[in-house]
Amino acid sequence: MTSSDMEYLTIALPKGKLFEPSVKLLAELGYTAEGLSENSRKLVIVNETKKIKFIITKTADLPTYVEYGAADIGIIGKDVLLEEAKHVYELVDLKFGYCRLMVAVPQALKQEKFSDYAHMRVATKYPNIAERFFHSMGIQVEIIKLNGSIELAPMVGLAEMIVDIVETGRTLKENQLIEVAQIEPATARFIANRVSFKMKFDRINQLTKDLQELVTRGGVK
Ligand SMILES: Nc1ncnc2c1ncn2[C@@H]1O[C@H](COP(=O)(O)OP(=O)(O)OP(=O)(O)O)[C@@H](O)[C@H]1O
Ligand SMILES: O=P(O)(O)OC[C@H]1O[C@H](OP(=O)(O)OP(=O)(O)O)[C@H](O)[C@@H]1O
Repeated sequence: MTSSDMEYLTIALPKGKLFEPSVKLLAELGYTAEGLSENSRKLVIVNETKKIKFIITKTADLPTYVEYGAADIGIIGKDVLLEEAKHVYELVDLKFGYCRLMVAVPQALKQEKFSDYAHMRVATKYPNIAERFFHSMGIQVEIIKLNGSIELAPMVGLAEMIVDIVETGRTLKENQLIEVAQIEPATARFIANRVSFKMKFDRINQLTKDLQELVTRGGVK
């Protein structure tokens, strides 16, 4: 780490659904920067007074920035952490961004036993999670990696099943899919680079404690 790296605390935030609640949570603890908003196109935003640098990443790439130390800390969904399986410390469950990973199929393809799904094609944005899940069930399937609109795949015959996240259940319902297995629930997590955690222990440990306390009090109202 250079002395300039040591001077700043670099915080990675993901674009998308978790951005706004993450900014609000950090702002509550005084971690702010002018121009840090969803509408900005800037990818690095610095608060010189507080020596904080925010970097804005694509959701799936965030753990990579933290693993390599391009960011000291970050906020990301547990679903992405499970999929990317990077070597980072997971410090606080921030309790927002709740969703769950599950398996769904069109009503017409629902099977009696889970083992009857063997050899089907599974469309997903989470190929590693899907692979691990079906492997743990002792079922061999073909995983097809997609980048979004996963529910479309069974409707057009690309796959028979999907592994995706569900929040309200509305997308499943509107596309005539039913959940047939739960994999894991997911919420936003506060993570840290392993070297940064030691080198910038005081700052990261303080923020960890403050976040934990804020979450225990019920988060940002
Ligand atoms: N209904 C939901 N849909 C998607 N993500 C949700 C939902 N509820 C909570 N989340 C959480 O928000 C995170 C970010 O979701 P978002 O849709 O912004 O992802 P993304 O991969 O950046 O999307 P895109 O591929 O459209 O850029 C998810 O990884 C998950 O942890
Ligand atoms: O249960 P619901 O409340 O309907 O939410 C779940 C949907 O939201 C996510 O998609 P997203 O909006 O992120 O778009 P994507 O398909 O492009 O990833 C997810 O992949 C589901 O499609």
